Amino acid sequence: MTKSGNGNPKENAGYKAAEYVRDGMIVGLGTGSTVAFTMDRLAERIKGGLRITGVPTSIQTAMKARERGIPLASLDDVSQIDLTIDGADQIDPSLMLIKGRGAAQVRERCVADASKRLIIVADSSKLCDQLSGPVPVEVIPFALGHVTRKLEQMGGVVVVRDGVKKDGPVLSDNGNIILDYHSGPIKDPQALESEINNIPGVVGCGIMAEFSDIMTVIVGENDDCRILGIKEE
Ligand SMILES: O=C(CO)[C@H](O)[C@H](O)COP(=O)(O)O
Repeated sequence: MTKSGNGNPKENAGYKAAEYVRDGMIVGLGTGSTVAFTMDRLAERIKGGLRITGVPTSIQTAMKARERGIPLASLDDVSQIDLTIDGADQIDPSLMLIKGRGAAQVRERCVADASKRLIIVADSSKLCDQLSGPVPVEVIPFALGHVTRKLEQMGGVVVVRDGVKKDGPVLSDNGNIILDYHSGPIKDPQALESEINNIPGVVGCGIMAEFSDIMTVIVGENDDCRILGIKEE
């Protein structure tokens, strides 16, 4: 456990992750409210002389980074990312994840895949014994009906995600539709990830089962953080 103690688990996790960022690093910037705390801390450190380049995983994160004065590059501009800090919606004991409540899982996967190391920041409500979904699935609009039928044939329930601030479906930053696939408890996350991602018309789902070997999870509690996975800084 590491003491920080401000009573906000997401803030504790987000702030702790910023300590792993070193001068000169290219840093993948994930999406969500927990990573926003990391960006707050990075902005403070940049004012104190830290030099980094951020690679944002969403338009929302790019906007937040610019507001905070964090220099940015696109994924096209970098050959490798030193460290990515991102959030998650569910984390199982083998550090397999479900991501994508922010509809950013496709870009998040690209940035994670380009990274030497991945830090996941979350509060303890995200830890679970078994992943259970819903699994966000980004689908090209042309294939909406096809993908929906395929997922239903796999036995789950498909819900087109509605916009909170707009009428109609949520569109991802890539202009695609987001479905939430309610699968129930997921016995084999890797198998389900492959099965969903192999449906023609699917751009990417939110199960991320393949990053545990480069991953550290920082779990924020009220007064401290727990570190799971790779420990060295
Ligand atoms: O996967 C994500 C966005 O696509 C987020 O990282 C995830 O939803 C966690 O968000 P928060 O930190 O706000 O709980």
